[in-house]
Amino acid sequence: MPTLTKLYTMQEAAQHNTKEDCWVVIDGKVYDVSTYLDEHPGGDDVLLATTGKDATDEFEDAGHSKTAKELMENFCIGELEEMPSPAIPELEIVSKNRTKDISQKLVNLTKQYWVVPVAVVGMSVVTGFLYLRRK
Ligand code: HEM
Repeated sequence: MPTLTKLYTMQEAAQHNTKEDCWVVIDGKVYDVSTYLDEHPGGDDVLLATTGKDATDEFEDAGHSKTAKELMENFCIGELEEMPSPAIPELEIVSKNRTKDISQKLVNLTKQYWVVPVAVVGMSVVTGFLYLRRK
């Protein structure tokens, strides 16, 4: 039978940051450790210090035993909700910059090669002048 997993945002989990009401997020799962704070061998302060952020690294760094990992399942209340990827806004910024780059390059080229159109116009004027004089 499928089980329903409750989803929480990090913002929601971060609000539970007191000794009476403490949630920690480890490896995408949300744990309510309020009743375990006083019993935690690592102390309650370390747990309270990790509220509002992903505590996976801190949990792994402490080198928890298999028993600790089994015990933590008792406190699991749900999972962390995936946030939408920021990839699309980033792409927009890149494309805007690219358009800017191209127009800037055109301006630079025009500045660099202004002699070419001036020479063409000059030669046309001289040719026209000579042509008219021959008539
Ligand atoms: C539901 C979450 C957690 C449970 C059930 C839990 C449980 C335990 C247990 C049973 C121990 C004793 C050693 C062992 O068996 O590995 C322990 C030690 C420890 N824990 Fe946790 N822990 C949790 C989360 C955390 C987090 C998030 C941190 C770090 C921010 C942390 C830091 C520590 C430290 C530093 C020790 C070592 C204490 C010592 O050896 O002096 N724990 N924990």
